[in-house]
Amino acid sequence: MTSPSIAWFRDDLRLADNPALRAAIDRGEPVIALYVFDEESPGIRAIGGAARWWLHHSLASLDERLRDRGGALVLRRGPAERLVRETVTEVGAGAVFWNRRYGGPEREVDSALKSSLRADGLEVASFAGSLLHEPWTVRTGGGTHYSVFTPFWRACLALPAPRSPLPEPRSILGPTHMPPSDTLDDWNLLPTTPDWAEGLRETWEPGEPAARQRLKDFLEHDLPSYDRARDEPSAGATSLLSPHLRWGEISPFTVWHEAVGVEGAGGFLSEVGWREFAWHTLYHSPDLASENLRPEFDAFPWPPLNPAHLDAWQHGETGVPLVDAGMRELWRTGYMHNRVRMVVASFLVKNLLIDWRLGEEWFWDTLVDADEANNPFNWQWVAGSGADAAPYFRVFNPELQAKKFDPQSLYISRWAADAPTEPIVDLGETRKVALAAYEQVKRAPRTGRG
Ligand SMILES: Cc1cc2nc3c(=O)[nH]c(=O)nc-3n(C[C@H](O)[C@H](O)[C@H](O)COP(=O)(O)OP(=O)(O)OC[C@H]3O[C@@H](n4cnc5c(N)ncnc54)[C@H](O)[C@@H]3O)c2cc1C
Repeated sequence: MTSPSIAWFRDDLRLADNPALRAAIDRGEPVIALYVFDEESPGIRAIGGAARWWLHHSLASLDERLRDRGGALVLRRGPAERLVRETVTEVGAGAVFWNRRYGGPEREVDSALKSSLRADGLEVASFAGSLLHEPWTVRTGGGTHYSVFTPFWRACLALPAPRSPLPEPRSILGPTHMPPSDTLDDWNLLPTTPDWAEGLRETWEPGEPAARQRLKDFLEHDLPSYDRARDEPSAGATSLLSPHLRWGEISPFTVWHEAVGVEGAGGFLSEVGWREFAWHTLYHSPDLASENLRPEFDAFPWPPLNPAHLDAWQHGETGVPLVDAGMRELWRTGYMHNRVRMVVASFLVKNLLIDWRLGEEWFWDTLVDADEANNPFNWQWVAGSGADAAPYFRVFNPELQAKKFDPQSLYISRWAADAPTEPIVDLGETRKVALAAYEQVKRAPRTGRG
């Protein structure tokens, strides 16, 4: 009588450097690879449209790779705690393994399952697969967590080096009888009426092999110009690894070890460090997407929402060329260059005086790399309410930013050649209004939430 091992896949849709999968294989019993599409557990944030598109293709790729090695993916949709337990019973599993998640609601699901499965006598183990350093291991001298990036990253670099990535399994012992599985099509993750995903299909190839290739190409061709050109949206100098990292198609350990020995990789790796910092911040402040990290920003006097302004911003119709180019790139491809993300976010929050949470929600729905930590963390960074945030008075001027980072208008003419040219607001006037509103924040009590 066998007692299969369940490798529960979550934001780690890969075979290489997947410690949970490795543990399941090493246990020597048949392996059930399980993915649960959970939008029902309390507090879990349903993923956005672009993310659903990515997830569909990434799961299809993972299933194919598992099948090539003798396994297959079992798909279930619903609350994870119930479905994992049901799967355990159905297959008579003796062990469940997973790589850790760091969002608050996810941690609650995982720890409840860990306790109940262990109480039933199962072997259960969780592993570090998504972050280079576990959030509870990076501590200030006083035992607290860091709220400023530079000392945080210095502390990370002083820790023992991240572990080496694990090799990809060559074969997987599947069960004799596969338990029933949903099909991906059952989940309707792809847009149909209308099918707006053409630009995503043109731009991206989800899945682990494409992620590995992207890292290789970046290190070979783009890394030398990264520090110089990473802020120029038309230069193609950044790695474009963010959706692959978001879905765990490649692990940060693999990225780290392949890049760390390459000359000039420090700047790139410190961006990977910002990803760590955002996730550690979420771990310590699970309400990152809804609450200002700095509570004094609760006093910010947001004016009543102007829906026409929000709509113009979302659809790249503001008449401000760099903003419209960015928002159109996002709509078409599910991605926007980092410099432009900062500019469009600053424009929304400080020129249109629209609450950062509405911008965060739009990005959540439209970005293929949208994740629970990086998205709200960066919105709060731009809004001034976040950890180690840009000072509020630093209002990005989209015209000066365009002159500096897109001097030949290559990016603007690619994405916003036919955009309106009359700005919907006066940049100088709205900046003054925003700075005046900020006076109320300055008068509010300053105590940290994070
Ligand atoms: C308002 C706003 C919202 C954002 N939302 C997200 C999001 O939902 N998901 C997301 O992955 N990134 C987000 N970012 C961060 C950043 O814009 C993207 O990670 C980056 O543009 C991805 O491109 P790349 O992979 O070519 O980056 P590279 O420059 O090649 O960087 C390598 C990796 O480092 C990480 N990284 C880079 N910059 C940051 C950063 N500022 N914060 C955290 N991690 C970073 C990413 O994982 C990235 O893939 C946001 C930034 C802003 C200003």
